[in-house]
Amino acid sequence: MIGAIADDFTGATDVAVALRRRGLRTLLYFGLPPQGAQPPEHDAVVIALKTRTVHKADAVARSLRALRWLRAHGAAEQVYFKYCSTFDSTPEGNIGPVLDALADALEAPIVPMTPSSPEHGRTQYNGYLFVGDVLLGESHMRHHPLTPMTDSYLPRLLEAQSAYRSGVVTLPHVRGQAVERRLAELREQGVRYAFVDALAEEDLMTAGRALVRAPLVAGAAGLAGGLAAARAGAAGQEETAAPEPSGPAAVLAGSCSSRTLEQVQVMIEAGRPAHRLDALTEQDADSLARRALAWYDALDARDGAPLIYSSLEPAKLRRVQQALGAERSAALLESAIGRIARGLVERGVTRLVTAGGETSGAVVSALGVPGGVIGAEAARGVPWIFVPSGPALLLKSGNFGDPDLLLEATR
Ligand SMILES: Nc1ncnc2c1ncn2[C@@H]1O[C@H](COP(=O)(O)OP(=O)(O)OP(=O)(O)O)[C@@H](O)[C@H]1O
Ligand SMILES: O=C(O)[C@@H](O)C(=O)CO
Repeated sequence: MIGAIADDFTGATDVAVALRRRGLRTLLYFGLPPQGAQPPEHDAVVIALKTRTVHKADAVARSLRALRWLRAHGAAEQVYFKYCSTFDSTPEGNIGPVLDALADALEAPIVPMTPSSPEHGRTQYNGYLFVGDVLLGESHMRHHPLTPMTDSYLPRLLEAQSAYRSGVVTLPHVRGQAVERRLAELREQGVRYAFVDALAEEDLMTAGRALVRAPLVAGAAGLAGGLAAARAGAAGQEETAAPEPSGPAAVLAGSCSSRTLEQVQVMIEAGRPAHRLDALTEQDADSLARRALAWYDALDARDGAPLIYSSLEPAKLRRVQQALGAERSAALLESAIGRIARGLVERGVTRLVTAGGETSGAVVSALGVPGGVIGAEAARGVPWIFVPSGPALLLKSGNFGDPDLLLEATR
């Protein structure tokens, strides 16, 4: 049984659908599962945490609690720590501190990992992470509001956050079926974290087959898919038909990633009602939320599903952050968006689309949703989540989906 711990909510849905696609019956929990939960039959459990940008001691404590739950429920035969395919982390962590704690707790001698996710244009070569055809540190990720990424060499990024050394399993090792041999070599050299090069899905499948017995593996959803395929049978199983939701829809966008900015623009250009949350003019979450909900109440349903967003392009974002501080402005907007989500659900919204991992975490927490069942994918890695009571949720990673995803998902 695979037990996955994800450091944000969109990442959790991404890894849950990667496991499910390969035929593993996968449960998704937002936060620690409720006491006394009687889970249905399953092959994998994903616990979504919001630990990417919290204080590192808090991130470690929450991740260890999730590990204890997985162990107590027989779901820790192999643990997968899901971090972002763009290695989103602050200089303090939290990928390193969380991995150190999980690796120690599981007594994992070496932890193989890769953020490579070729289907989303993330690839790892010689330990360097590429986003499309540029290095991570030269990609749009250098402008991220909370986790700007300016370096691209993964071992250096992780060593700066961790007590242990990092190394690389290069592409010739992967393609020469020598992953296990290379891991043994790295172990002898005192390396604990091994970044596995992968340029294509097939590399992740090869790595997955070589790593099925590793107690702790980490990375983006791609390698989890490789492990799931190795468990489910060589080519994996075809996914079963998944349900699609219906009813009144709304989009809440807090991601400032370049793809979300395009998706927001497409919605606006299509004539959808759009309301921007302006942290500079209103610095109180309750007032921001009340104003947005009053705007929503005045809408004509015939205009289509609305968009409420705080997403800003880098130069404007910098101005807000300089005026209010990055953490404070993010917390203000996340709190406002959480309140707005509650208000929209009270007003009958049954399909809620959120853009951004932190933003999605804020919405799910505000709605008090314990977890859900994975439905159809609106885009690769972006499935609808059906929750026990409440709206169907589409938690979209900042950079995922075609430019018309937000528009099309809310038709
Ligand atoms: N106008 C703004 N000013 C300051 N901060 C903002 C603004 N709009 C959004 N933010 C903050 O930026 C952060 C964006 O992070 P979020 O995780 O939601 O998106 P993302 O990183 O693009 O998505 P993902 O993690 O899925 O890749 C949030 O904390 C959000 O509140
Ligand atoms: O890996 C990714 O890019 C996403 O699943 C993610 O973590 C978004 O926050």
